[in-house]
Order: sequence, then structure tokens, then C-alpha cells
Amino acid sequence: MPERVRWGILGAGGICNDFACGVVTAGGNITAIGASSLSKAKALADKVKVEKAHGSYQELVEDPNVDVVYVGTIHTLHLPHAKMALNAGKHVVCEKPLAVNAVEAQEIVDLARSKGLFLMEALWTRFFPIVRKLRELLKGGTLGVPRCLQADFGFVGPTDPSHRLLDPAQAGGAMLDIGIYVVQLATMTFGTSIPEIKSSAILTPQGVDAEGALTLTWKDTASASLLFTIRACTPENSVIMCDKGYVRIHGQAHCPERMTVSRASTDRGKFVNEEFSFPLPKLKRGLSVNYPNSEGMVYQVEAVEKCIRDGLLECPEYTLDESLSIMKIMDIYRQQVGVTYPSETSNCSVS
Ligand SMILES: NC(=O)C1=CN([C@@H]2O[C@H](COP(=O)(O)OP(=O)(O)OC[C@H]3O[C@@H](n4cnc5c(N)ncnc54)[C@H](OP(=O)(O)O)[C@@H]3O)[C@@H](O)[C@H]2O)C=CC1
Ligand SMILES: O=C1OC[C@@H](O)[C@H](O)[C@H]1O
Repeated sequence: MPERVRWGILGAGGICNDFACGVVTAGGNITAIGASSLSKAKALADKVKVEKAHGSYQELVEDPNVDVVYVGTIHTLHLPHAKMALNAGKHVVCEKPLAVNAVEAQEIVDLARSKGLFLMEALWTRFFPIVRKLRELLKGGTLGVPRCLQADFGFVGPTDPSHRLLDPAQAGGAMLDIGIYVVQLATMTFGTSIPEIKSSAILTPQGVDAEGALTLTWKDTASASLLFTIRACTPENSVIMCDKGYVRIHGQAHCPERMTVSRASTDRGKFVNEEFSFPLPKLKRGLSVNYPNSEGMVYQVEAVEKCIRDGLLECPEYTLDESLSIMKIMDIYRQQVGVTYPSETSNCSVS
């Protein structure tokens, strides 16, 4: 294996640009970009100064100079594209959600495991320094036991019903696109066992969830109250409440840079506050990103490269079992609110 992992980028849309900028900014090595057409692949390759562009995904995954494929296509294509790369013997980092439902996600995980290849769902939030600091803090125990979480993530999304966020054929809807971020905060804090789930949602005329609310209860131990919407601006606050204080993670919900830790004092209702912040890295000159705070892709790139260098097949900071649990929670939510996608041949996987 060369000193730096050799990345292949599968797709040339919005997030592929941002991920590629992350690799370049991290000083990493992208050896090829493959897209549905050569012109699309070339346009991105020129922008991020990558020599090789492929006009098909198959050519990309078969490129002998690629070690790990980043899959950045739409939700319904994650299953075929992740499988295509694994079957070609490549490690895979696949955009969130890993797949449309838990049955599909399990298929990808089983394939990676059977082939002894690295696989991770690209839940980049996990690798932000503030999130790592938060985990350290919760583990350290000085805030006591985490008992409840309140979190929201919302923005006003597109109105064109053919946009991927709204189109059932592209597995659109708020949960799979952004709800996943608040769900992962809950599993990170309270563990990956499947909680009791109560869901509600507002659906679009096309039948995807424009807004959802979820109450998760881990019997006798913890609860989470989560809201996600693509039809309203929300404060994007996440508050983890413990028995000796609480932590407020300030938005943006999926790429936070700042948190306030409030420790209970001997005076009930009075807290001693401590602020933490980790500013984003600066992009390398000439690069520009499409999505907020995508400079923070750097952290995920570095984490994956370390795992692959160390010979790991999954990332300890975000395991495949956790991805599968999150997928199951999202399946149960969709069952409860009545969102199914045309691409789902078998029903959701909930057992
Ligand atoms: N981590 C984060 O912060 C973010 C993550 N995402 C995730 O990234 C993924 C892609 O989102 P985004 O980049 O915004 O989407 P885009 O629509 O910008 O790009 C998606 C790519 O998928 C392929 N594609 C798109 N539509 C179709 C279609 N109808 N039929 C066939 N192929 C299609 C195209 O690949 P090609 O270029 O080869 O033609 C396209 O470039 C999603 O999984 C999303 O959840 C998105 C935004 C932010
Ligand atoms: O992951 C995401 O984060 C930012 C949102 O704007 C985008 O729709 C989503 O895919």
C-alpha cells in the first residue's frame, strides 16, 4: 500500500465535490474520479486537479490505482454502487444513509465483511473535534449519567418535486437526508440497542416526509426527543442532559464547531458554564464547497485513512453495527409514518 491511501470518487455531484476538496485539503491523494459521463467526471477532476477521469462507475472501481472508493450518489444508488466497488475489491466509504433500508444496508455490510474490505457510512459529524471532545467528556463521567437528549435539524429545502430531497424514486424525505444526524447523536449517547419508538410526520403530496418527530425511549434509562424538517428553519440545538449538568451543542447540527458545558453547582438551578470551540480548517487555495462547513470533511478523510493504514475493516468511532441500528430505527419510523419508496422490493427489515 502506498504511503497515502489512493481515493477514487464515484459521482461528480454536490457532495462529491466537497468530499474531494476534503481529501485535497487533508493532503490526500485522489487518483481518479468516475461519473455517469466523462464530461462530468472531467469537470470535477479539473477543479480538484485530478489526472484521471472515467466516464463510467465500472471503470472507476476497476482502476488498479484506486484503493478506496467514496460513493457520493443519490440514496437509491448506494446499494448498487457500494456493491460494485466491493465486488471490484475496493474499500468503500459510502455517503449517508448507507442504503435505503436495513435489509439493503445489511447486504452491503455482509459483502464487505465476507471480502475482508473496509466499509464505513460517511457520517462525517462523528469526526468533528467538538464531537470527539463531547464523547471524551461524557465518558469521563464528570457530568454524571446522560439521561435525555433534545435535538433538532431543519432548513427550508427545495420546492421542485423532482429534487432528490422530495422525490420518492430517489428515496427523498427529511429522515433519510437529515433526520439521520439527530438519530446518530442519540445512538452515540445512549447506545445502539433498538429503543421504543414513537413517530409522527408531515408528508408531502408525493408521500415523503417533509418533517418528522421521533421519541426514543431506552426503557428505564434514557430518552431522546428529535425533530427534523425540510420546511422550516430550526435553531439546530442539541442538548444532552445528564444528572450533574448538560451540554448544548450549537448548530449547525450536522457539522458543529462549538458547545457549552453547564455543570450544576450546589445552588439548584445555577450552572457553571464552559465554552469549547474548534474552528474549521481552511480549504486549500482555489477550492470551493457546496454545502455548509464542508471544510470539515478533512476530519473524516483523516479518520478513514488511519483505519485503512492500520488494517481495520471498520471504524471504531462509527461502527457498521451502529449504522445498521440507525437504519433500523429509520425503518421503524418510516413504517410508523407510512413512507415507503418505489425502490423497496422487500418491505423494511424490522424484526
Ligand atoms: N455529508 C453531507 O453533509 C452531505 C451529504 N449528502 C449526501 O450525498 C449524497 C448525494 O447528495 P448530493 O451530492 O447533494 O446530490 P447531487 O444530486 O448533487 O449528486 C448526486 C449524484 O448522483 C447521481 N445522480 C443524481 N441523480 C440521479 C438520478 N436521478 N439518476 C441517476 N443518478 C443520479 C449523479 O452522479 P454523476 O455525477 O455521476 O452523474 C449525481 O451527481 C446523498 O447520499 C446525500 O445524502 C449530501 C449533501 C451533504
Ligand atoms: O447531509 C446533508 O447535510 C446538509 C443538507 O443540506 C443535505 O441536504 C444533506 O444531504
